[in-house]
Amino acid sequence: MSTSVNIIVGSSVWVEDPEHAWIDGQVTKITGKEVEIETPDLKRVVAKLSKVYPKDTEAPAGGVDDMTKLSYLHEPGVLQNLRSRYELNEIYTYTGNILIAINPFQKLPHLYDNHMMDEYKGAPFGELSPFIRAMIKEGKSNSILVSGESGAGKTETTKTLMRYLAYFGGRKATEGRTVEQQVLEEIERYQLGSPKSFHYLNQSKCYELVDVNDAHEYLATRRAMDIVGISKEEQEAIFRVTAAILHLGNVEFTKGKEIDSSVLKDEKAKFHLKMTAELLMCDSVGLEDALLVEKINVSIGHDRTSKCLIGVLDIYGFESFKNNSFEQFCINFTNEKLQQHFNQHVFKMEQEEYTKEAINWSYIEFVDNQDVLDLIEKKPGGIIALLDEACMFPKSTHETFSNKLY
Ligand SMILES: Nc1ncnc2c1ncn2[C@@H]1O[C@H](COP(=O)(O)OP(=O)(O)OP(=O)(O)O)[C@@H](O)[C@H]1O
Repeated sequence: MSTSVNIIVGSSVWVEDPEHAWIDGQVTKITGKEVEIETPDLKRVVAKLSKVYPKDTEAPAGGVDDMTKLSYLHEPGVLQNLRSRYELNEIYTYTGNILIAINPFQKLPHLYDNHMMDEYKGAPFGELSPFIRAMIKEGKSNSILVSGESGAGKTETTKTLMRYLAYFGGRKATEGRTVEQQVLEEIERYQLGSPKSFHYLNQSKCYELVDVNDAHEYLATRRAMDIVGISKEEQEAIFRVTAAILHLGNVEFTKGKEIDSSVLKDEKAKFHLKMTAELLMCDSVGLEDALLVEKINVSIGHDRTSKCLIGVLDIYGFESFKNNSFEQFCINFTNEKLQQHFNQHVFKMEQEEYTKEAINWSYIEFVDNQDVLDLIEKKPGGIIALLDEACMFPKSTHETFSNKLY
């Protein structure tokens, strides 16, 4: 991205830095297409004039809540704004009607409590977010797409969204249905010991997170189940199945006397198998029918006759491992497609808005990933088309295919 602003000696600017991504400084000299910058710690940096970006010295210290309010919408400006807000635990920032969330890696309860939800619920009509306004006024359905890299916080954000939608359109919890007295910790009933003793829980060797109290999370889940109207019996079934899966993970087999046979490894394996069987003493088909989706739809006020709806999509995030499977390739491709959609949507829409309001603007450049998309999806030479073609031939011709690819 760049904005055409005159950079002169004395200008405050941003310049790329291998360690910190961007550092700021003041221009001390311009020679042809090169510029010399002095940073606050008196370091001198030389860069191409085309690679330095103006810094808004009057930007508020705490950042702005909507990036369209920034004087310069370039990468360092955007990152600096997000950083200033993040330092104040302000993890949400608008860019027009897109909301950027930055993973706080810690609980920020004040952001999600009932008081905050009430503030949004009671917001005057004009201040409601655009998608809700369109829904109420024009009867339009809506989709909320939650995207970002793996670990960016999509699932947590989706949970927050669902909690808000449930609060906004949901039912009140039934009186006297708290669970605290019944909980202590059920651990015994399901024969659950420490997480360290369960194969499915001990792989990461991480059993505790700072600021996360598992007992509290468990109670919160139980309470949430109460609120959405999942009965005690159904909750019991859910936890029996969960516990059964944990026990099942500890059932180990070893080679039997007969060829190709196997037997339970030891007494421990027998115990876990017995527990699994005990816990699963229920009609699995009936249980599946009773599980979650239907209950949640009812509780968040899902009305089958409604002409409009809000869809929330939580997708897998972009990741790049040393070796990437075909599945990861598809995930990354989807994320590239979304990035393209985002670019088109944000920049085109913003620029149309500027034109409409007769605001003097300069064209915003952005990294266009169309080449990547073409490489993957273009016909006939794209990777997917080549894969398709290769799949139609017998195995021996696969070598020809890999030659074509590389
Ligand atoms: N709003 C938040 N508040 C507190 N912690 C968060 C928040 N968002 C994310 N986290 C932390 O970051 C971790 C990863 O987040 P999350 O599972 O939502 O990522 P994701 O984008 O869905 O990843 P993936 O694409 O791999 O599924 C969470 O387990 C949690 O510890």
